[in-house]
Amino acid sequence: MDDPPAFTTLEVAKHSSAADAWLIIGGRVLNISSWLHDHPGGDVVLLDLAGRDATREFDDVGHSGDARARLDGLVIGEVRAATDDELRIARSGGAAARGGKGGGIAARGADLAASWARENGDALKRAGMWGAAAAAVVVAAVAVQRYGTRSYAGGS
Ligand code: HEM
Repeated sequence: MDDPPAFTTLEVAKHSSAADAWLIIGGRVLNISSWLHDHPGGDVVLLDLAGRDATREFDDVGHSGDARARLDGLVIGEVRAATDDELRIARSGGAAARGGKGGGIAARGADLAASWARENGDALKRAGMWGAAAAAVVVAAVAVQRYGTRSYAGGS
């Protein structure tokens, strides 16, 4: 038999809207979009968790055997670990990582690094400007001392 489809948490994270909502429960990936409005616990809790692992929340509620049977019918595959390449793309802030809550964390890390570099660049530029201004003041002072006063004295 073929292996069931396997999705990374990065992939699952892209499915976090009502029209396209996935959940991970117990290592299995569920597509809940067609059913979430029928959930006896309401669609809000499910939408809050869409795109993420909801195993703990599902277990905490103490769902019945009925609920577990219903869950089985929504399974579309399993979770697999992301490869190094996939993590690299997510960390570099690729569009793939921006899709959802979970995957966005990696992208946010990259964004933070980029903005740190931007701010640091500005600070360095500012330091450079102040350095140039300070040097100009020193040159002006020396110039006044050497030539300014002499020409003044010479002129009178
Ligand atoms: C796809 C996964 C889920 C299925 C198939 C499912 C199914 C059900 C079913 C059949 C019930 C009725 C009571 C029972 O039979 O246990 C129920 C109740 C409930 N579910 Fe879920 N559920 C799922 C995920 C979740 C998640 C992730 C939460 C998050 C907190 C949640 C929160 C609740 C709550 C709070 C109730 C109680 C509603 C009440 O009795 O007032 N469910 N669920």
